[in-house]
Amino acid sequence: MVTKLVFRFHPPLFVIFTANRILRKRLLTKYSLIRSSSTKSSTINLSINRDYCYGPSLDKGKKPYQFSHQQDELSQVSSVFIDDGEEDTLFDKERFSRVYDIAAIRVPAEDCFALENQLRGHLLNWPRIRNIARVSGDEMEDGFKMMLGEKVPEGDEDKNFDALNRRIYGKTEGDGETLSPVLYRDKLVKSFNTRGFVKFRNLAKISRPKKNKKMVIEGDEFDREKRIGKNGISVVEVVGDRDNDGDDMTGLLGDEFKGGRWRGSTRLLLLDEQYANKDVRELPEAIKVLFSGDGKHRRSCELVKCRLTLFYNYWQMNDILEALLPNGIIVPTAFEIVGHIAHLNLRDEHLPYKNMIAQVVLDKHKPKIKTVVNKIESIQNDYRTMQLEVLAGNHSLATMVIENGFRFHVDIGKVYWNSRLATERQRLVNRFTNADIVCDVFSGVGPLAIAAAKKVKHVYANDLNPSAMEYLERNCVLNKLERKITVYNMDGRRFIDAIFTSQKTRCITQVVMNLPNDAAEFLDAFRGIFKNRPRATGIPMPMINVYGFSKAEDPEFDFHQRIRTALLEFAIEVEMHRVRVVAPGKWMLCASFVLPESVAYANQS
Ligand SMILES: C[S@@+](CC[C@H](N)C(=O)[O-])C[C@H]1O[C@@H](n2cnc3c(N)ncnc32)[C@H](O)[C@@H]1O
Repeated sequence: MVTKLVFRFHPPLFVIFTANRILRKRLLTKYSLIRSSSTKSSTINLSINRDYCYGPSLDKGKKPYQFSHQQDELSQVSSVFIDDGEEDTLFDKERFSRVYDIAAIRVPAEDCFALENQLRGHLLNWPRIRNIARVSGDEMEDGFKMMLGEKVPEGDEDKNFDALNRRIYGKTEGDGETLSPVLYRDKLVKSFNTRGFVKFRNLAKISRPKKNKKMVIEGDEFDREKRIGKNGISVVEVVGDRDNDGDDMTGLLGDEFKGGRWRGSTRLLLLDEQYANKDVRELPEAIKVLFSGDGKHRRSCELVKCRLTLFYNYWQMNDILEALLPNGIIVPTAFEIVGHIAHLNLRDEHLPYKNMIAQVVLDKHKPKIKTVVNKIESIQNDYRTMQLEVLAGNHSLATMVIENGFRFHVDIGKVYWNSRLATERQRLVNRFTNADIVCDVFSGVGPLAIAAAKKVKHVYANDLNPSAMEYLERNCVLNKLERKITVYNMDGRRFIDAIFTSQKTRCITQVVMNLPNDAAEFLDAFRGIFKNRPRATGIPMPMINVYGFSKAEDPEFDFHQRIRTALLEFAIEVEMHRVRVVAPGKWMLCASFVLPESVAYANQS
């Protein structure tokens, strides 16, 4: 019997191509299995119903604004952008706003946490959305609440306001004579201080102009600021609120659930999305009890309809890129971070959308990331620097990196830097002792040399790239290690010869050679380095730590062969360590071995 799996999507769920999307849908979707008996072969229809997708998604919810242009499909946005360097022209961020209808219970602020515990399991459980929301304009000072009183007998509501008016203005409507200007000013002095109202701080806030915020009052821009709110992630509004929309929630709750309005600060407890638009009778007992006759919270809880709007800032980088990139293009998710710079390695298929991708990376990693770059070509030059193109943010490629507690200034346009080697550098430093004298032949800006200098007696660091040397000198000072590092700027082979033959330098015990493409070929420089010294002096042989790449089936064997060939010595005991895979089937290795005496004292180079 053949078993066939058929996915059937209910409209309007559209077909999703990328691996990411399929995976996400799988996680979020409930499957219903229907076994079809009509055919000979047994067919299982996996029916995916969009209504069951839990959690926020760009496919769910309503768009709050109607766009004037017809290219409304998010996947088409990419083809209409104009890159003039302004971030907002790349794509319209408003297109990522989504509105969701949800139900909430409006509760007295002081009961909110107790009720949150009580309703656990029935509250909204969406990532980055708090299930307690404040009701704008519903905050009340304690003093004010006391004056109003909690329970107002029917028909007496105005009495409390009269009392309040008398306290503030000395009189209320129909109280006879107005106060004399002197008395009135005296009253004001008691009610105000230099910052505004003494008793009603919120009123004072409203009447005072905002301190540092630029007031954008023209048209749409003002509206947007107001809408998006402080965090720019989400906003909750009560719809059909009693103040705007009639007297009570009878329609929603039914007559038996009619309750009095709480006088004081309130909070919204957002209910799980499945309870949106439900009548109170359809809610679980744990919620219903709040509105029933004997409930402790009777008359102080209200069921309200809410609109939860999620903005561009809410969505994760993947959500946005999935929506922006055409179907079938894999969403780029990984990039390297060097200080404030995000370093992308985009595939050819991404290049038409590179600015848009970079903008999303920048937006989603602010403020840590300030610049987004893409590698233009693979590393080919001697200094191992990369050709980079700045795609978004500021154009500075000089940054500061913190690695294993040390600080490094680097300009990734001028010098080599690879954060992925941090663990390997630490591994090597852990093998050094405080008696070691280290020689770093290809030191770059000094990530290993500086970390080693903290531990060992002295470090001799060298690099061919003059910019790398400049940065290394700076970094020595930055880490207060300038007295323990001597810096050289010469070719590696000449440096090995100079450092081992000089009478001034100390006796080297550890050599590091991190130039994986070519370092093994520099090993011949060690042949005969001690040939002018008598063997009897008993100089300890240095430990050589050399890096290399290998694509061979047995990378260790392959690299060992290269080392033997370069040293012209076949009896070398080498300890191999696989550092990382740098490309499919290509390993970076570190070989550590004690330089054989036969090589160091050889007569011929
Ligand atoms: C792979 S990088 C390693 C830098 C450093 N060890 C690190 O981990 O960041 C290799 C370095 O070797 C330097 N280099 C390349 N050819 C060289 C040569 N012939 N002599 C000395 N240094 C060289 C490059 O400028 C580069 O900084």
